[in-house]
Amino acid sequence: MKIALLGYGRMGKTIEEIAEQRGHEVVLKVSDDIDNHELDGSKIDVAIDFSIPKAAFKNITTCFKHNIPVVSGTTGWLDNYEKARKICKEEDSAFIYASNFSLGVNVFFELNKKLAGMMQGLEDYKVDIEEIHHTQKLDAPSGTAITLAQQIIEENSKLKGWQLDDADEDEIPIYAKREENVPGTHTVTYDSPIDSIEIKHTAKSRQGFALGAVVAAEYLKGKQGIFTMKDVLSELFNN
Ligand SMILES: NC(=O)C1=CN([C@@H]2O[C@H](COP(=O)(O)OP(=O)(O)OC[C@H]3O[C@@H](n4cnc5c(N)ncnc54)[C@H](OP(=O)(O)O)[C@@H]3O)[C@@H](O)[C@H]2O)C=CC1
Ligand SMILES: O=C(O)C1=N[C@H](C(=O)O)C[C@H](O)C1
Repeated sequence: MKIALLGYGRMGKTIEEIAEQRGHEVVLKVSDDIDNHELDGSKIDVAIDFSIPKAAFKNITTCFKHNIPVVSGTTGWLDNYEKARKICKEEDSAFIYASNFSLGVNVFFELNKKLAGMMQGLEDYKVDIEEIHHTQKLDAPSGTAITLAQQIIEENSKLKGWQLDDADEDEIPIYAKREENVPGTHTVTYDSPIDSIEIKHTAKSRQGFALGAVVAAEYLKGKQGIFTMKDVLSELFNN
């Protein structure tokens, strides 16, 4: 597969490593305005975007307009997600966005949904989310933490939203901490006066995120439409 990397930072470099190990070729690396680069859909099978929040939407939609499917892991741009989906459909392209591509976190997402469903009637427990990342992270809270919060809200009609730090009774507080060299740690805690229940995912490196993104690109090649990591993993599990 011929891959274009949109964003050649911590994740872009890790993805390059894993993609080449899996026999793919990185044919383009973009670290500035995508308009500075020639995009030839006949020479690029998939673009993988791990750039910055303010560039992701333009990167993704420009690729759609050049008939290049996109796997995007960039977080902090989701206010434009629906617009990106619309353009993908208009251009008959293909798209996967995931706040977290790692297999372990996608298992954690399923665990989170299940636990949220079990806890919804237990009103003595108050839920919160903590995420810890490296000090270079531009956005807060993490996209993964937002996904976790959205999953809990879908399972609990008494919860209406989430807030960074202090939250109202009907909101989930998300605490975002920044520490040197932390790839990504997420903890969901249900706390009551009697006891506390928590589930936690700790990434040890960026390998899991990068492998998941490359596997998603392999899944997306040659397809049309909008998919999720759930589609990718169901194909993986069914094989
Ligand atoms: N979904 C997932 O599984 C994961 C998602 N992420 C997300 O991926 C994103 C990138 O993370 P990370 O690699 O650590 O960040 P980095 O800052 O290391 O890399 C981002 C890169 O994007 C470059 N860049 C700046 N402007 C543009 C542009 N217009 N087009 C393309 N690239 C550009 C930056 O260049 P310069 O430094 O010169 O500005 C930088 O090299 C973040 O949003 C993060 O949250 C991270 C890990 C996993
Ligand atoms: O910026 C990071 O590093 C990460 N960002 C993603 C997020 O915002 O959830 C995924 C992972 O936690 C690492």
